[in-house]
Amino acid sequence: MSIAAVAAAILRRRSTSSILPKSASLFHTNHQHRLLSTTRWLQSRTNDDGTREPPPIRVSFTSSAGRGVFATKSIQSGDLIHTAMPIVAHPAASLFNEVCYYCLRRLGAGGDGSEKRFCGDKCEDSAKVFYEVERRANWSAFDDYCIVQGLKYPFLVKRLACMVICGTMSASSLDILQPTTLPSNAIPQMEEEFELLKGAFSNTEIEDEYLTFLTKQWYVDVLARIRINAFRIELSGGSYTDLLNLASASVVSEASVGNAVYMLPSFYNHDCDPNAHIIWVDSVDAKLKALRDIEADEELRICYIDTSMDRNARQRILHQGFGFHCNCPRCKSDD
Ligand SMILES: C[S@@+](CC[C@H](N)C(=O)[O-])C[C@H]1O[C@@H](n2cnc3c(N)ncnc32)[C@H](O)[C@@H]1O
Repeated sequence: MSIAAVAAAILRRRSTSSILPKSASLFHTNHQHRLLSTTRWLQSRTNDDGTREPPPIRVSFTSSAGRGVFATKSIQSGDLIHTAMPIVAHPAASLFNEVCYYCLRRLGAGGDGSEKRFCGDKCEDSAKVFYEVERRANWSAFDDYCIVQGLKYPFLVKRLACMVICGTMSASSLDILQPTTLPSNAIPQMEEEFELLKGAFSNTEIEDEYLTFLTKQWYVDVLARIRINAFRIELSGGSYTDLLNLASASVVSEASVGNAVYMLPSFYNHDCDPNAHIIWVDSVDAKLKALRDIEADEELRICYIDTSMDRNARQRILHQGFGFHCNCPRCKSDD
């Protein structure tokens, strides 16, 4: 699948099932913004001479791991393959007031004592419409429940719901991503989360027509996709040395500033000896970089976990966290 085809699939889904608010001014959307927010995921590369070109990748089927990302031409070790902006992102619960609501950059001291949620005007402008929707609702019961239960992904669903209500995102925007198989004992808890999410919008004067997408099925379907496609965001800042460790979507690291779901990065399969990695420098915008020389048509794979563990530990964590038995060459060779 070419990148353009992925974009077209997203646009097709949007045009058939997106909710287009009609009246209330807060929920007015503008088509240009919607299209921009789709194409912004597919960022081109800027060369040293300032010229731009599409990223050297395509999404195609692999022989044993579903869809994957392949190089369309040779890529050199250390090259930036492409950048990616999130579909949806949310700060870690412990950092709600310490990182930017939109880009997850650390916020500086407020100075005037006022509550600061954005690192600057650009982020505030980008998030304004869904931030307003979020502010109308009463999140205390939902937030408390998630914090007490140690849940992080429902916050991404909360953010996505606000984006759908105001029209900046389609309710089906994650449908193209692979879902995980949910254990049946996970469903009752999700139903409880859903009731709290829906309850947050009561007394908000948001008209019912904007909330029709908000069903239990939608909640469960979205969470099933977020569970295997969300990345923990760990910002490297200026002092970043161990690129490979920070490239993993680690399930144990303490350094996360939040979580996010991306489009193209979600198609990268895992390898315990990866040839590419995903990093974050100072914000939620991701960089995909080559870890070694890559030939045209070679599959690009990143690492989802800490690869210093032995084979059994890696297999166990990948199965528990992502629901698959790793078939990478390193695992096959029993290393
Ligand atoms: C984030 S998705 C990657 C894209 C996915 N292949 C697709 O078609 O959308 C993760 C899923 O890809 C598959 N996968 C990724 N790496 C794999 C590996 N090393 N061995 C087997 N399956 C893998 C598993 O089904 C896993 O749950």
